[in-house]
Amino acid sequence: MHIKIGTRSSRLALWQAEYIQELLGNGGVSSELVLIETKGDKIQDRSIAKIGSKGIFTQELEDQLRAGTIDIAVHSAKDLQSSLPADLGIIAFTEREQVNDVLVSRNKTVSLTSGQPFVIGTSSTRRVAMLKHFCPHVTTVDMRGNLQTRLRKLDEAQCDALLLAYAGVHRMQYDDLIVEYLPVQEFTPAVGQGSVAIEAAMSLTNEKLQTIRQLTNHEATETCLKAERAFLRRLEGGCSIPVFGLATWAGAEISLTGGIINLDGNQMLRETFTGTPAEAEQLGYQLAESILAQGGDEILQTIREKL
Ligand SMILES: NCc1[nH]cc(CCC(=O)O)c1CC(=O)O
Repeated sequence: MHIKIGTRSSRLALWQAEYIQELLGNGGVSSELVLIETKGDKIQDRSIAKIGSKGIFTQELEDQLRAGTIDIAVHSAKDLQSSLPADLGIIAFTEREQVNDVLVSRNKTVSLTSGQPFVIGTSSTRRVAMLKHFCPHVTTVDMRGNLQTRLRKLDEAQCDALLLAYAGVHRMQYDDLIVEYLPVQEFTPAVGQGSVAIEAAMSLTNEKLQTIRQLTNHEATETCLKAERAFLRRLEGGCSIPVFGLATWAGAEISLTGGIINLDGNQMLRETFTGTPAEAEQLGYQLAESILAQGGDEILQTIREKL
């Protein structure tokens, strides 16, 4: 068996694709990488929230899945739309890395808890809104681009620090630049953060599908992400909406915490639901209904008008 793996060509995307290649190789399955450029890679000068169209990092990969020129496409789970077209599906989620966000800086004295004002580069609406909520003394500047581009902007002093997912920073081996680990109880991460997702077309042979799943899928992560993604799907939130969600599996129970925050950061709704792993998706829908009923629907509507 030989698998063609479609991937974007940023360093993080390549790390993820090579990780999948390694997991397949451990099971004796050979594979090759097919590098694919997406609209999101071409447009670097506008924020993703402003480009607005869903799937800007996925469309070209999905075209090739359908055409059969690649067997699977590899993505950061958090960058995947919450609902996929009927002829495509996610066939595996890899074991999740530490899920929290981290503050990255060349200046070791920078700290969110110090109360000192400084400037953070980020283009994530969730991070901007949460910083306004928890750390009103810091200011943010919009900063797009891959990790290497952002670090260059940091070095050019366009900001004092970056707020990033630990997973990406660690995978790119920038751990020595981490100056603070943010607690997930406050800065709840984006849905899917830290896991790598494998997407395939329904036309993939069952033999390939089962082999790939067996070698790459992590059941606990998959179950947690089912809960988180059901929550996001019900809110119809793409990656540019400040929705957050994190499920954990402990003992016989799944616990899903999630919510929404408005762009000004002065209204945050967050709640936790627990249930059995078999109820993962239901938990996501229940949480979404509850958040919407508490005023989440109005927050969402206002956000959609502004973006
Ligand atoms: N939106 C970009 C993106 N997609 C995945 C990661 C990090 C790795 C991950 O969470 O899987 C990042 C960078 C970041 O948010 O810091």
